[in-house]
Amino acid sequence: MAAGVEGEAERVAALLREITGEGGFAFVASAEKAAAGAGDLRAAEAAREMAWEQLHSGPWSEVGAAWRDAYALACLHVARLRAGGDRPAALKALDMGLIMGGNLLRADLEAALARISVEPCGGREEGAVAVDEEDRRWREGLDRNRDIDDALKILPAKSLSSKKVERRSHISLEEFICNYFLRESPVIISGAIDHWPARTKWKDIKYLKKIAGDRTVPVEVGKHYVCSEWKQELITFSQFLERMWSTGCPSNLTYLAQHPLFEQIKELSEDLMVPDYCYAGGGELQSLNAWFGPHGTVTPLHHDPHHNILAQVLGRKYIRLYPASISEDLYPHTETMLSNTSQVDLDNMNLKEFPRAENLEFMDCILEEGDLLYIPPKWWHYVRSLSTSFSVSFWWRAAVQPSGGS
Ligand SMILES: O=C(O)CCC(=O)C(=O)O
Ligand SMILES: [Fe+2]
Repeated sequence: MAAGVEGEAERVAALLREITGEGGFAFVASAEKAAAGAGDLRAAEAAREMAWEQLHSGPWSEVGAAWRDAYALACLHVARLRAGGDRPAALKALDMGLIMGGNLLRADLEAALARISVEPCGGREEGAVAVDEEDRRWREGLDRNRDIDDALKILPAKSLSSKKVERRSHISLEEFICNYFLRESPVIISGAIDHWPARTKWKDIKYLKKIAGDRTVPVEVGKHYVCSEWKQELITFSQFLERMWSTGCPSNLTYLAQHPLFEQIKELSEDLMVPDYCYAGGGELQSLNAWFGPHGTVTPLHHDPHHNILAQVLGRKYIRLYPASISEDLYPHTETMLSNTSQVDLDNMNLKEFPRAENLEFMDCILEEGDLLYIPPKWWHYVRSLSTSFSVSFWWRAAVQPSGGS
């Protein structure tokens, strides 16, 4: 049994038996050295490196599940051997294990995190702004209004057939099902999440920093994910907030996007609740994702396979929706990876190249703080933040599929 690792001896032993093939023997030898006696940190780091290489050896879908668990095991070893002297490195190892590792040792990673998270690192980022100044910038970011006009100006060609998404206040589940879910018709529902602790707690930057400041999170950097200079990085939540204060150019825009943050940081998940509307169709919640960023983040026009309730917890966003039925006129990318994304750039529309995209029927809205937006499956959506914004998406698959759009 790996000494000091909380995983059941048998689970770990079975995992190590599974790690065969190329690189397997060296990994097992290093993992065992890391686990033995006083534990060998260099061996733990070497094992982590070997597993990391395996995770990046081909498309994610082809990475063997055992190597993901092996990566988590190596992260646990590194964290245990680092915990005394280098707490930030230990914390980062555990977060990386949660983000990139498999499920086998998830409970062990969480238990180790719970122990280590008790005292904060406290170290401020180099060049970090003073607490009061940070607070001021945070509030300013949230209150920002002027981009609403800009966004509406940038977005072209007011189509004759454009209309506003219908806005309702806290309707019953029954009404949601009959009038929107079954008809596959978008709707904004206000007043349904006023009771979430997140609505007040997350307004306080000190609270967010206390809970998540030292945690490593994946972020997207660049104008948006279709741009060539776009990249992903892993940084601490505090570093992410620092970038939010510094008013960078669009190529440096940093967006904590489509990340299951609430599975990673359990305390934050206690601040929200799954809206009842997500039980429409008797289905199953597929994923709960955080979308947190400064004003000016753009998620380009795309569609997703699931029903979606997008909850606007902080700030506001401009959202444009096109029905699923007009997909061909939005010129989806042809590569498989981007086939749910339109080639039409709504911020810079090229009508010569994409003539059918002109004058298409769409709906749009400004999603205000405290609103929920229902986006039916396969509906195209473009999203631009108009202030610092924190949204949470709830995707679910219905057991009963609606019969068709209205
Ligand atoms: O808020 C965003 O930037 C995009 C949200 C989105 O695409 C979704 O919830 O599916
Ligand atoms: Fe989406």
